[in-house]
Amino acid sequence: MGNSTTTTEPKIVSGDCGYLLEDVPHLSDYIPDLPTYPNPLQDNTAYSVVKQYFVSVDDTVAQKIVVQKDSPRGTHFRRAGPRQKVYFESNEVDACIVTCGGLCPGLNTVIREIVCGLYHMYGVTRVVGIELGYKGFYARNTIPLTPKVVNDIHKRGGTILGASRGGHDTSKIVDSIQDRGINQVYIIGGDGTQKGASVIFEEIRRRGLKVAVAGIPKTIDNDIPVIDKSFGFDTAVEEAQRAIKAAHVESESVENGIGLVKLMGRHSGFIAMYATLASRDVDCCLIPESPFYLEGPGGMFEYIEKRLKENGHMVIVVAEGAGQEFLSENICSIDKKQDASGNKHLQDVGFWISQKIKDHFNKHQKMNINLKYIDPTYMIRAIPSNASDNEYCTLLAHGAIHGAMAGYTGFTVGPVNGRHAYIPFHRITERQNKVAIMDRMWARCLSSTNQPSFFSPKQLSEKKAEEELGEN
Ligand SMILES: Nc1ncnc2c1ncn2[C@@H]1O[C@H](COP(=O)(O)OP(=O)(O)O)[C@@H](O)[C@H]1O
Ligand SMILES: O=P(O)(O)OC[C@H]1O[C@](O)(COP(=O)(O)O)[C@@H](O)[C@@H]1O
Ligand SMILES: [Mg+2]
Repeated sequence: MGNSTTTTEPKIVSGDCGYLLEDVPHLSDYIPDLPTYPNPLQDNTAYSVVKQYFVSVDDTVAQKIVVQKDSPRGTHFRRAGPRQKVYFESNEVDACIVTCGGLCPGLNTVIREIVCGLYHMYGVTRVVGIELGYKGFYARNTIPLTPKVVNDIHKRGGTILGASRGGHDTSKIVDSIQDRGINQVYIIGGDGTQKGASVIFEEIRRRGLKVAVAGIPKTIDNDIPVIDKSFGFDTAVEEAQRAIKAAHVESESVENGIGLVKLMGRHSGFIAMYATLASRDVDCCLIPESPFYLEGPGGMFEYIEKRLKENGHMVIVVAEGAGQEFLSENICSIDKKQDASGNKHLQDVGFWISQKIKDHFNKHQKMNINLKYIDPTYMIRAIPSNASDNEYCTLLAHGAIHGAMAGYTGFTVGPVNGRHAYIPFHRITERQNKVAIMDRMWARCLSSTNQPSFFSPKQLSEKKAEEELGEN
């Protein structure tokens, strides 16, 4: 990768009573005397009726909203939204959109809303799509995008632009941006993509280009920190219900039936946890954050036997990243390979656990079990987004457009406690969001399934200390 070496210092502004603003870069930070223009939205018939449409330049969004009387005011992010003054004239803008990483419901909606938002709100007519992710910048032609071209795309799953892993070459990408005269870059993708966007921004700044770089966070795993939730997540959880329902029907229709469903979630078990909570038919949910074991007292086998004796059937949901430590130990042909982006390939925990359960009950001839393994992996992410995700995607797209037009750059847009904000890239990429197993949500999940926690009291207190350390 041809990455630049310098990185922009975080822009931290402090105020009274422990107030901190973690601000995002602005084009005027490195280009002096940039002209500004009145925001064309003020003459837009749809928007000019709103009483206070423009966001005050001083508005910020608090990261922590549960506070006590003496708490410091804490970290804030710049509020997203349209500004009175913009740094681009409408006919000056040449925008591009790229989608990277794995698929996620709502990608097409975000693309549609960026194109239509730029066109209808700011009168921008030149928008192109970059094909097949980052490498498309230097290996493919662009696709012209107009409101007409994108009109119906939100009804389709996937991304009309295509996506890819790997292929991030910073110099080649920025050369292509420069050669094509692009001055607004909209980058839709997960943690890897946002890391890539951050280095693109650094290189653009180093070259002193008037190019705004806006990131829109995407991943069905919901593992992006700071933001409330990533788009497509709700749709994926909803779709997962169909697999869980099937597992339930199959298991309750036979003697000692076990329905096992594997759901996506590489490092975080959000999909599995929320799908379990939503369904109420699940008896055990296994996620990467919470270790489990099979044999012996308090283990999975003991629980399965108990549950089958009590209820005659059971449903298990397992996140794909759960129990990987057993698989690398036990499977001799360990596939250590990574994908093109450097993400480790995972072993099939669903298949492994199915075999283990079958072997255990066959070997000990304890009971004749009837196990059905359902793996809906790609089905939950290759679908169009549901209504609430569509609405969410629109707000993300608009937030990104308003930010870029206002001259902000090097930011990811997303809701923080329900208010959309501009978040510096490093805050999004420095860690992954994980299910906190000491939090109430995981406790709710455990209480809905009634499964064992698989922790001894000593392990529990160690885990608590670990999570507290991670929060600070
Ligand atoms: N550390 C990094 N620096 C620059 N580019 C990266 C980095 N990590 C990933 N990328 C690029 O981001 C794109 C998407 O990353 P990937 O991990 O596959 O998906 P996601 O963005 O959904 O996490 C790929 O093209 C990859 O090359
Ligand atoms: O698309 P691939 O390469 O098969 O990867 C599958 C992975 O993509 C995901 O759906 C999401 O990953 P990203 O958000 O990082 O793209 C994971 O849940 C899953 O492990
Ligand atoms: Mg990722």
